[in-house]
Amino acid sequence: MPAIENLGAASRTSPIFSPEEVTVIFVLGGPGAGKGTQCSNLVTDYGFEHLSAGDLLREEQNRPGSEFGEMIKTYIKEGTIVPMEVTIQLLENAMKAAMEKDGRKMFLIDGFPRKLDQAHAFERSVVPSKFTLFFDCPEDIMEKRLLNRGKTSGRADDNIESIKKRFRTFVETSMPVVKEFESQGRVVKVDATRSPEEVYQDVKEKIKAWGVEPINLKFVPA
Ligand SMILES: Nc1ncnc2c1ncn2[C@@H]1O[C@H](COP(=O)(O)OP(=O)(O)OP(=O)(O)O)[C@@H](O)[C@H]1O
Ligand SMILES: O=c1ccn([C@@H]2O[C@H](COP(=O)(O)O)[C@@H](O)[C@H]2O)c(=O)[nH]1
Repeated sequence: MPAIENLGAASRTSPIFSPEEVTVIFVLGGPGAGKGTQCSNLVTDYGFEHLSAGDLLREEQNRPGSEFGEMIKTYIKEGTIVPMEVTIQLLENAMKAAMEKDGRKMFLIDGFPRKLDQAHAFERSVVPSKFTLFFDCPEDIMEKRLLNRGKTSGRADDNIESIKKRFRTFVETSMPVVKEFESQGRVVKVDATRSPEEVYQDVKEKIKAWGVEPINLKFVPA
C-alpha cells in the first residue's frame, strides 16, 4: 500500500472520478454487524475490490515511519473517528492502486463514511456513491460477535471498554450518515441478525434491484 504523500484529496472541490466510470458502494453498519464478512462474499461473486477504511487505517498505523501512526492508534482505541483528510487520502490511494494493478473500478468501501462531513467530502472530491448497503443489527448481538472475535483478532478495540465507546460513536456520529442517505433513497437496508448465509441471500436479492449482478465465472467450453 502506498504511503500518504499528501493530504490534498479531501479538499478538492470536484470529484476525481466519474460515477459512470467508477462504482462505489458504501458499506455501513454498527461495529460487528458483519460488514467485512459480507464484503468477502461480494468480492468472490461480483468482482468488487473491497476497501475497509479500518484496515487501511490500521495498515497506516503500523507502517514504519508513518507520521500518523500514533494519532490513528489513539483514535481507534477510543473508538472515535480519525480526521477525514487521512482516511480519504488512504481510500483514494487504494482506489488508484487497485485500478492500476488490475483495472478494477468497482469498490465496496467498508466502514466509511462514519461522519456526515466525511460523506460530503468523499462524494465531492472522489466520486459520488451508487448507494449504501446498511447492515442493521442490535447492540447486544454485535457485542457478542465482537467479544467472540476478540478472542483471536488481536484488535486493540475488540474489548468491552472500546466496544461501548464504538457503539456510542456509531449512534451519535455515524447513524446520521445512514439517515441522510436514507432520506435521499440511497440506502439498501439488510437485517443482519440472521446467519451469514441468510444475510448474504438477502443482500444479493436487494442489490439486484440496483442493477448489481454477479460476474459469471463459469467456464463455458467452446
Ligand atoms: N451473520 C452473522 N452471524 C454470526 N456471526 C457473524 C455474522 N456475520 C459476521 N459474524 C461474525 O461476527 C464477527 C464480526 O463480523 P465482521 O468482522 O464481519 O463485522 P464488521 O461489521 O466488519 O465489524 P467491524 O466494524 O468491527 O470491523 C466476526 O467474528 C464474524 O465471523
Ligand atoms: O472511516 C473510518 C473507519 C474507521 N475508523 C477508525 O477505525 C476503527 C475501526 O474501524 P472498523 O471499521 O471497525 O475496522 C473505528 O472505531 C475508528 O476508530 C475511522 O476513524 N474512520
